[in-house]
Amino acid sequence: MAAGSGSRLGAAIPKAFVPVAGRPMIEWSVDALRAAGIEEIVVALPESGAAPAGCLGVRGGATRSESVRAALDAASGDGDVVVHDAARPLVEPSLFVEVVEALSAADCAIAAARVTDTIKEADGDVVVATYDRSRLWAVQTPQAFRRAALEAALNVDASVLATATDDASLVERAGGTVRVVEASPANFKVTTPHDLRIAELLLRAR
Ligand SMILES: Nc1ccn([C@@H]2O[C@H](COP(=O)(O)OP(=O)(O)OP(=O)(O)O)[C@@H](O)[C@H]2O)c(=O)n1
Ligand SMILES: C[C@](O)(CO)[C@H](O)COP(=O)(O)O
Repeated sequence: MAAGSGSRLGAAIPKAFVPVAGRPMIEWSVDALRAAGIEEIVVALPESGAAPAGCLGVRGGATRSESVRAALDAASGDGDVVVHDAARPLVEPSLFVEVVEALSAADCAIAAARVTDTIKEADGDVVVATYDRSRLWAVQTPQAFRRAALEAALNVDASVLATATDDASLVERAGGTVRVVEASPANFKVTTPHDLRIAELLLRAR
């Protein structure tokens, strides 16, 4: 998924094409997908971007779910599908393999890191709940799906799709089984300028 503008990053070009450690951000994820042996790579693109060599590019949509739908429609075959954010350039190839393997007992398997902060819910600035973090996960991509499960999950009202911040939540909503694969917090999403500085340092150190 590379079709987002990156409004929170605030760069002059779409986030997936912002240089990180000397290369467009998306190239790091494409390398990892190839190293993991993923057979076909479809990239949901913004208006102004081109797909990396060897990848099929499709125009993404205004929302994440629309971009996923466009890429899925362009992907051939009926095999398992992995969705990944171009905004996670630190992903390790082994994580793609792990989420696909976890599909043997699920409709969907998601990478996620254990929550290390205490998480509270507030109404305005008044705390109304404190959660048991031993049961909480900070969700990432890659997320692997049985193709039919993702297709069915995306076949819902546009208003539901517009508010889904990840694709696995649509499978949950449809009653499918979603399994967690523990991942490193190093697979963070580049969202802010601070994230970009950290990604730059870590990728240059590789
Ligand atoms: N319509 C969209 C929105 C997001 N994405 C992709 O989904 C990933 C995660 O989204 P996020 O980090 O929120 O990216 P942006 O939407 O670009 O960021 P922002 O919300 O700050 O504008 C990114 O790789 C982004 O390119 C996409 O393909 N299509
Ligand atoms: C799918 C995702 O990467 C899981 O963490 C994330 O929700 C997508 O990014 P956004 O910032 O919510 O658009």
